[in-house]
Amino acid sequence: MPSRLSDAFRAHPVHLHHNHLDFETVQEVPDSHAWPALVDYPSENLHDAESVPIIDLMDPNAAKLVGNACETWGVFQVTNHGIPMRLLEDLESEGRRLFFLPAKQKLKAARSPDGISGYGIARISSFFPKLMWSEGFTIVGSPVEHARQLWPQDYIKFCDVMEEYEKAMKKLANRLMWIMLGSLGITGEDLKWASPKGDIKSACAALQLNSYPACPDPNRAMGLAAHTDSTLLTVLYQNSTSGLQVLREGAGWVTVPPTPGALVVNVGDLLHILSNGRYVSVLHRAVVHRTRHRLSIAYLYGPPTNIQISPLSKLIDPKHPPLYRSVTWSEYLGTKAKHFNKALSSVRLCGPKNGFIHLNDHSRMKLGC
Ligand SMILES: O=C(O)CCC(=O)C(=O)O
Ligand SMILES: [Fe+2]
Repeated sequence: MPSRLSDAFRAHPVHLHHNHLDFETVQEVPDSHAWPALVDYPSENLHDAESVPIIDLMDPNAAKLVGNACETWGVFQVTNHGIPMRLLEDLESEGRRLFFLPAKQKLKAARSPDGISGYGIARISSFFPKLMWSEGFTIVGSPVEHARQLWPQDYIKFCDVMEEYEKAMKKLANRLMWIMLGSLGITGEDLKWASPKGDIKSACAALQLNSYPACPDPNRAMGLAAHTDSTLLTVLYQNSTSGLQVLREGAGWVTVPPTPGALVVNVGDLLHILSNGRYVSVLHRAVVHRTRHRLSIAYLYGPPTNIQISPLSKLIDPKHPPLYRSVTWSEYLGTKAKHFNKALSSVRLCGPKNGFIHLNDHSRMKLGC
């Protein structure tokens, strides 16, 4: 069983038709990238109560608010998270420097067919007949090799910024995970592989840089199709152009507005499993803009890839039987590579009952394709 994240991905390759569109020069959306109009879950006029919560981590009530947000939305934004503004600005400018390189240069750092790191189209593209209006760069482990292909003389700043950000993210993601678990009454005793004191050696993670070029016809293009993350949790930095939308039952697609200095946190499939369905693994997507380029950087945080993840025993009782069987992250990535948005239901033991809501039964949902 692979124990490194890069090996876990290598064990489950997804087949991508490589058709690199040069977004710089294209004047209209070609058929290869034309999606049916995005009208699947039209957003109604939302009330204030229906916007994604913004939580100040210094608020004495933060843990309660986080727990609430995870149960109702599966996503929230955090402020006062301790990541310096200077680091976020460097992150954005290095991301822009990468994606604004000529297409030919970026392709020098292309992801290999069985690899995870490097430049390329979204991994989930293989599940859709149309291509997405985005490009990505994935970092697992050291970015040096690929960065050197992009900037043979000038790769150090990029690597330093990415490495500093990953280090800061690992601490923040661990802290957030314990706030999320803490509001369910879970302590270090209940989860031996993870320590609330921040034993960050045990976690696995990837950094995913996403670029969404301005698009001549945004209603017919899809930046990143609807999906849930296979992680425990994801921390997302987005620049000042909106595009991230989350699906809220009864309300449709809700935009997560860019908020200066804030980071978006969403529950992933593995935390949904650990919480025995209490926390929603939120379905989300990215739409594109007619005139503005959008950049987002997702820190995808998970457990060691060979640890069994199952509903925590403290959350199980006769009224709340375990909803999922146990899986390792590595095995789950394989399930996801095969079943995509039906992966969670494929490891489910019993149908939603006993008051558990249906928010994670995405197999019922039309995904806009
Ligand atoms: O760009 C975004 O806002 C979403 C990115 C995302 O969902 C991902 O990288 O998994
Ligand atoms: Fe995502």
